[in-house]
Amino acid sequence: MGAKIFIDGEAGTTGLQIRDRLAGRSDIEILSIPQDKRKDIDTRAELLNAADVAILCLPDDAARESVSLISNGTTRVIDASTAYRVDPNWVYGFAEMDKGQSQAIAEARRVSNPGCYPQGPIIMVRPLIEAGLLPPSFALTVNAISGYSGGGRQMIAEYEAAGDNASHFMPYGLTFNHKHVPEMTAYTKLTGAPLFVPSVGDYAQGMVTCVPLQLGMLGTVPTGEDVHAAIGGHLAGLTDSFVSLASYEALAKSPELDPQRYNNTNKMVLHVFANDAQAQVLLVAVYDNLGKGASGAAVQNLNLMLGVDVHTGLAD
Ligand SMILES: NC(=O)C1=CN([C@@H]2O[C@H](COP(=O)(O)OP(=O)(O)OC[C@H]3O[C@@H](n4cnc5c(N)ncnc54)[C@H](OP(=O)(O)O)[C@@H]3O)[C@@H](O)[C@H]2O)C=CC1
Ligand SMILES: CC(=O)N[C@@H](CCC(=O)OP(=O)(O)O)C(=O)O
Repeated sequence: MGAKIFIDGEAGTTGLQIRDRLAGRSDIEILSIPQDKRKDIDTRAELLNAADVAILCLPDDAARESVSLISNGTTRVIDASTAYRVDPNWVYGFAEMDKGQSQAIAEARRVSNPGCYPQGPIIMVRPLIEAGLLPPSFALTVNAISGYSGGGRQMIAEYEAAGDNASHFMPYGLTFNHKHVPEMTAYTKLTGAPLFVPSVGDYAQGMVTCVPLQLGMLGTVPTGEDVHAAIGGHLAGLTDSFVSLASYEALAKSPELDPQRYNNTNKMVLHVFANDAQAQVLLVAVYDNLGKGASGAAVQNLNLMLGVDVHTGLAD
């Protein structure tokens, strides 16, 4: 018998994607909930407690409720929501964030799957702060675009209904307290919140996160190559990483930054661009908000927790 997996919220955008990725795996038995019982608390409680691993693909409040329904002391949890991402009792499920993170995830009973937007900024900025190239107090900005599937079933329905009338590019979160800011701040190791401007585009899936760095005010100004080397050094220390770094692109003209480029994979590709004379660097991460940003990361975490090859079930 395979490990018993219950996906609470299996009919939603992230839940369906995880189901697809796990289909056909002989090491896993999916505990499925009848459609008419998917919000029934007793049926959910029964399946949550019967599972070896429960993957929660629910709004935050429902995810908290699911966790409270687990009474057996054995069911392990991967939560895709924002509910526990900066909770010290949970392990942050971004394996490439740190050398020891895969091991911490493999051993954890409670894993919070990372937010889609924060993953790019975290993996690009954290190594710079750790290397002393940026101070933790740096006034960071993050600009990003996501496909509309990032907004779940409701936003998908809205964009599909709008057709040609849908907005092509829409910045949002303009009070700058988007739900991803706490985890972005904590895991980049910044002391203050970055100014985060997300936007949604008129396409379904895929994202680009950009971190522009104005470095002129620093006492010691790192070059673009210094920045590239620090990020590359961090990635080189990882095993089983799905994140790669493109070659250094000073003053580049036409790189491959299409947000849809890595759709349906678990890949993330990082780029560093620079103009050293102006002390300016731009960090860019390209990945799939539904892949590495959500369901891919969840399956990566599940594989680590089950002790199977981390690439199993992932198109990388
Ligand atoms: N889409 C994305 O790119 C990403 C999403 N996430 C996170 O993953 C989680 C799921 O998001 P997503 O899949 O996009 O959202 P969806 O809205 O597509 O899916 C959520 C699912 O949960 C169901 N649901 C809601 N309340 C309950 C409940 N009380 N009991 C059982 N089921 C319930 C919904 O049913 P119904 O529709 O009938 O209400 C729906 O099927 C969220 O926390 C989201 O923030 C994380 C990273 C990226
Ligand atoms: C385009 C869009 O609306 N994106 C979502 C983020 C995706 C998401 O649901 O993120 P987490 O569950 O990982 O926090 C938003 O900004 O709320």
